[in-house]
Amino acid sequence: MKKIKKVTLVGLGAIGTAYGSLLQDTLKDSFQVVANEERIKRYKEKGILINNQPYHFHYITPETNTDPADLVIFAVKNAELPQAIEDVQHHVGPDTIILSLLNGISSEEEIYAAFKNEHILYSMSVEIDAVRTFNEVRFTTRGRIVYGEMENSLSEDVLAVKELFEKVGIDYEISRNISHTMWWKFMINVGINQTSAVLKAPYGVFQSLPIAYEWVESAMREVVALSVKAGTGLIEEDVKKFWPIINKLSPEGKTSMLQDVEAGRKTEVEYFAGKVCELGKKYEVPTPINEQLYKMIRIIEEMEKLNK
Ligand SMILES: NC(=O)C1=CN([C@@H]2O[C@H](COP(=O)(O)OP(=O)(O)OC[C@H]3O[C@@H](n4cnc5c(N)ncnc54)[C@H](OP(=O)(O)O)[C@@H]3O)[C@@H](O)[C@H]2O)C=CC1
Ligand SMILES: CC(C)(CO)C(=O)C(=O)O
Repeated sequence: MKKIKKVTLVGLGAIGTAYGSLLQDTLKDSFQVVANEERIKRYKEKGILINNQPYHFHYITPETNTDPADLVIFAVKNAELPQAIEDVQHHVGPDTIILSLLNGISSEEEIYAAFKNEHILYSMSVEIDAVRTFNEVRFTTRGRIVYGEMENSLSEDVLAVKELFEKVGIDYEISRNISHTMWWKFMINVGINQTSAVLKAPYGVFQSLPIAYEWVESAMREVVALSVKAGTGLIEEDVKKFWPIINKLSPEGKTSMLQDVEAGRKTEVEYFAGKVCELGKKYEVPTPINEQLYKMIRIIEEMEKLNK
């Protein structure tokens, strides 16, 4: 059976540190974090605090030659993916398993187009409430990583990742219908990430104000309508299943998109509302709520540039 001994991570932000810290605790130097000189200097000088605990990782620059890893994990933002792909070239071999924890429904295809590697599993991180402020990351729950093969098989790669996750203590779920699960997560991000970014609202606002949560659901329903056309199986009950999840998150917790807006960073709107509007045109499905969300978030991004 395939065994994962050597793991590489690219992207030491909210998601990367949440899982990277567990990998580091068990794998020690067999766990490497790819980062350029400037980032490594910053990480070493300022340190990385995860729930108040300082962490030191084994950093490696993109130029450093090394044997391929058994597993490469991507945890960058969507717009950062092309550079991250270039930066992990030395770490991806023909047998390397790849997990992309990025939100959205396009990163796995982008990675496949670059590496033509047949070991890319579809994956995502769910029910995590990690918040990053500069070099500090805090979370009350790491949630879990849901992953699987497109043809839903319990392949050797799926089992090797399962064994690793059990060894290092990462909660996981193997999806037996990963295209449905990917779209379900996409629907959630389209709903909560975008409305929270526009309203500047942490989860507590949606937990206590029905009018705010209704807006989330109406944006999500446009994804359900697209899913019917795309054949990925979302139904109205999938919308309802998000309520118990959001209710469990810390009221102070913030979506990754709200964190981007507050930090003045570019958001992932192109991969959420942008994608919804693109698919809406393709399938001739009206997407008025996402069209407005797209405009509002793009304006917020442009206003940020004016302030710089
Ligand atoms: N935060 C959350 O709760 C959740 C986020 N997600 C998804 O996970 C993905 C990652 O999000 P999140 O962790 O919040 O993002 P962050 O912005 O917190 O982290 C991304 C990190 O990647 C680093 N990075 C970018 N490019 C490179 C590169 N080429 N080499 C090395 N490091 C790089 C950035 O470094 P630097 O800061 O130096 O640029 C940053 O530390 C996104 O797609 C997001 O939607 C999914 C579930 C929940
Ligand atoms: C589901 C949610 C909102 C939190 O895990 C997320 O994926 C994000 O913040 O990007």
